[in-house]
Amino acid sequence: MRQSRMFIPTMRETPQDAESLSHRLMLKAGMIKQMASGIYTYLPITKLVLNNIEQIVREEMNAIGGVEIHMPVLHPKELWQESGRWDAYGRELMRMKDRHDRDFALGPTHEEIITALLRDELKSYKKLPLTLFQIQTKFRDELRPRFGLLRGREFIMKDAYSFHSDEASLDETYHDMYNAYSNIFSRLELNYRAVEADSGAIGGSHTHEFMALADIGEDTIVYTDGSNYAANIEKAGCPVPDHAEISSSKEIEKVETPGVSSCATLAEHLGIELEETTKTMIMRIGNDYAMILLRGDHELNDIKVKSYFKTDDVDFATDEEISNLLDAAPGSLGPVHTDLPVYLDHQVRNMQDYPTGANESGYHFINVNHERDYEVEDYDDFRFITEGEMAQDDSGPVKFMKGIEVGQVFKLGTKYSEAMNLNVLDENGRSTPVLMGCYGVGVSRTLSAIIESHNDDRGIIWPKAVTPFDIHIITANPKDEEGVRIAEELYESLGKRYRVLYDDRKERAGVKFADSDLIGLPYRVVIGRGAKEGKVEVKARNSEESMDLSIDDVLQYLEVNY
Ligand SMILES: O=C(C[C@@H]1CCCCN1)Cn1cnc2cc(Cl)c(F)cc2c1=O
Ligand SMILES: [Mg+2]
Ligand SMILES: [Mg+2]
Repeated sequence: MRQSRMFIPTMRETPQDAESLSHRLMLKAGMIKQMASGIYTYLPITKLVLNNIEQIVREEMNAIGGVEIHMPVLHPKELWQESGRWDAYGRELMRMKDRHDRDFALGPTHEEIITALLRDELKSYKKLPLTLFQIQTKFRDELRPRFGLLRGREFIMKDAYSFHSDEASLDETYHDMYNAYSNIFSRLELNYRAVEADSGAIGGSHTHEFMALADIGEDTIVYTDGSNYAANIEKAGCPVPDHAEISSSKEIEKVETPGVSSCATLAEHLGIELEETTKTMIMRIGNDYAMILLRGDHELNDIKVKSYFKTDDVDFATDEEISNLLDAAPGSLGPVHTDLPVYLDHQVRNMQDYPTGANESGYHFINVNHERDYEVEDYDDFRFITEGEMAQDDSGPVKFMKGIEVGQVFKLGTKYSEAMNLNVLDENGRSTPVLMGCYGVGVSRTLSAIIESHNDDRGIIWPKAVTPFDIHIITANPKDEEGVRIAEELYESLGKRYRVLYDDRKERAGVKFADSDLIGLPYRVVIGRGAKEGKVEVKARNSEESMDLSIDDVLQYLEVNY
C-alpha cells in the first residue's frame, strides 16, 4: 500500500483529552476519530488490526465447532419483554422507535435474539450440542465512556452461544471455550489471567473473566503466588474466622460523640483501633431496606450483597432514605433499637463489646454485643478482601493487580430457554428446556489492551499476529531518483511475500521516521544515502540497532529474522 494514498492522520502534539496510554497512542497514530462521546470512526490502521484480531477469534471459534452467523443490531422490544430485561435494564440499554412507532433495543448482547431464533428451529435433543457465534457491533449507553476503545458506547464484540441437552455437554463446551480463549489471548501476546468472576445475582452458575493485566484496567484481580488462584475482587471470598461464643460482662452504654461521623474519628474519640470499630451500612434491596455491619476497616462489596439477596436491584440507601427510615444521619447509624433486618459480615461475628452508632446524631453505643443487644438475621461474607489476607484456597496471602476484562465465559443454564420457551424433546420424548452457555470477547477493547502492553515512548509496537502491515519502506529523500527506483523495486519484490506500507510521501525524513515509530510496524526499510552503494537500512521496531544491508540481502534477512 502506498502511504500517499492511505489515510493515517498522525498527530505530533499529545492529545490532552486522552487519559489512557492506548487512547493517546491511537490518536497520535491516526487510528481513530471520536464522533461523539464513546463513539468512534475506526481509521484504516485500526480496521486492518481489527480484521486480524477477528480472524484469530474466528479461527479459534471454528476450531471448537463454533459456527458463525450475523444477528441484527435492532432487537424488537417484545423479545426483551419475554426475557424480562426490557424493564430490568435502565438507561444503559439504548432504545429507539421505528417509523411505525414500534420500540426496539440496540443490542448490547444477543441472548434474546439467539434464543428466539432457535426456539423455532431446535425440536429434538439430537440437534444438540450447537455453538453459534457472531462478531458484531454492540451498543451500551455507558454513563462514563472513557479511555478510547476501552470503554465505548458502540463497540465490537464476538459473542458465542452454546446449546446443550445436559450439564456434561455444557461443561465440555465451557472447557473448550476456556481453552480457545487462552489460545486467542496467547496468540495476541497479551499477558492475561482467567479469573473466577461473579455470575451476576440473576446470572447463570459459573463464569470466568479473561483479564489483560494493565495498570489502566478497571478491574482488580486477586491472586496468590502459591497457586493458580485468581479471582475478580468482586467475587474473591474472604477468610471466615471460626468465631468464639461471645461472653461479655460489660453493659451497653450510650456515650456522647460530638462531631464523630466516621470509623476513623470514632476510633480516635474512643481511643481504640479502627479494627475495633464497626460501620453500619443501610442497603436498599429492591423495595426493602437492610442493615449490614462491617468491621470499621473493611469495605462493603455490593456485588456480594447482590449475590446474597439474589437481585441486581441493590444500592446504598440515600441520605434521604436513611433519615426517613431512622431519623438519623450516616455516621451515627447502628443496629440497636431498629426494626430493620440486620446482617453481619463474618468478621464482626468475631467481635465483642464494640461501638456502633446510636441512630442519634452525636451519640454512639459502646460495649455492644450482637445477639444480646440486637437480633441478627444472618452472617455472611459481605466485604472486599484486603491485600495480605489468606486466599480462599489457603494458598497464601492475596495480592492485587489491575486488569482489563477482554473476555468472559458464562454458564447460563436455562435462564433464557425457560423465559422464552426454548425446549427440546429429550430421549424419553419429554419436553425439556435447553441448557445454554454464552461467551464474549471484547474485540475493539482487546485492540486497546494490546496497545497498552505493546509500546514504547515513540509509539505502538504491533505484535506480528495483529500488525496492519509487516514492513514499512521509507524513502528518506523522495527527490533522489535512484533512491525512489530502489524503493519501488523493493516495494515490488517484498510485496510478493509481505504486507508492505510504502511511505512514498513528499515529506521530510524526520516526519516519516516519527510517523513510522507511531504506527509501529515490525520492520522498517529506509532507502537513504547508502542507496548509491546499493545499501539500505533495515531496523526492527522493537530493537534499537539497525542493519545496513545490500538490497539483495533484505528478503533473506527478513525470512530469517521475521
Ligand atoms: O452481556 C452479558 C453476558 C454475556 C457476555 C458474553 C456475550 C453474551 N452476553 C452481560 N451484560 C452486560 N452488559 C449489559 C448491558 C445492557 Cl444495557 C444489557 F441490556 C445487558 C447486558 C448484559 O447482559
Ligand atoms: Mg466486570
Ligand atoms: Mg463481563
